[in-house]
Amino acid sequence: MPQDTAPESAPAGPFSGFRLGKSLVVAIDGPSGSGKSSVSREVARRLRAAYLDTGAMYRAVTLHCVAQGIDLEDAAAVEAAARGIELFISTSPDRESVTVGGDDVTAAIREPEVSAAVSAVATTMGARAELIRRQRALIAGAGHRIVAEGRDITTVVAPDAEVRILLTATEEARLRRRGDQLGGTQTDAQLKRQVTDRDARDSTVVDFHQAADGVVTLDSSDLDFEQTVAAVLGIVRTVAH
Ligand SMILES: Nc1ncnc2c1ncn2[C@@H]1O[C@H](COP(=O)(O)OP(=O)(O)OP(=O)(O)O)[C@@H](O)[C@H]1O
Ligand SMILES: Nc1ccn([C@H]2C[C@H](O)[C@@H](COP(=O)(O)O)O2)c(=O)n1
Repeated sequence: MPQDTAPESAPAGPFSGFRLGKSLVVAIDGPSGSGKSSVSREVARRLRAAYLDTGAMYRAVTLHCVAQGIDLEDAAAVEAAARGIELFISTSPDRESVTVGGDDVTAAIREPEVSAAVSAVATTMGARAELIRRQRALIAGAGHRIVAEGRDITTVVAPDAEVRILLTATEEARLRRRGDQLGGTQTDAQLKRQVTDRDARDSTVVDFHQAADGVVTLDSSDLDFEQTVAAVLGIVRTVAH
């Protein structure tokens, strides 16, 4: 699977001790709106590491199924779609790009219709197995120097990661953040469907509310974005050195 990774020429940051050779997989899980994607991308930049948004892969399979007229409740068909999909995802933290069959779906996978449907794919175990296999290959392809985030990275995809973090925030904070992110366009009921209800369905197949043994919990409810990035980098410094 093709990919593009963090440029060799990125400026040196405060983590040059991690720079070369040594494996540094930072696995970050958490519920919707906890800040996984935005925080992980920025942490990857500062570590000069690659970045993998595994949720984007579930979204791409969902969009593909809908476009192909595949019934999302037909587990065998969804699994076959996940196995057959020609999926490319950029692992550069500076370039957000997802293509399916060569078509750019970077924006389309963020549409509300995909957010509403994606749990059907995420709860299809055969599709999960295939995407987990691809995620492990992407992590290896990035030279095991990567920040990977999702729901099961600390427990299933990369349980041996050097750093494993569960990024949490109260439901109130997560709903507020998602509302702000969407420019105040969503009603309370719409936000609840996109955050709380989706988490409830997703958590029937994977636990991203309780930290597994050895996973560090970071509660960002009372932290702003920059403080959360700094806290993650502090955990990396403590755990991986
Ligand atoms: N500590 C923070 N304080 C305030 N806002 C934050 C914080 N962390 C992230 N945000 C903002 O909250 C919004 C949601 O963050 P993000 O999309 O990264 O969450 P997520 O956990 O990846 O959600 P999902 O799993 O649903 O994709 C973004 O606008 C982000 O900038
Ligand atoms: N490792 C993962 C990543 C994501 N999912 C599911 C859960 C979400 O409903 C969906 C989209 O993720 P998001 O872009 O909102 O982070 O994919 C999962 O089950 N496991």
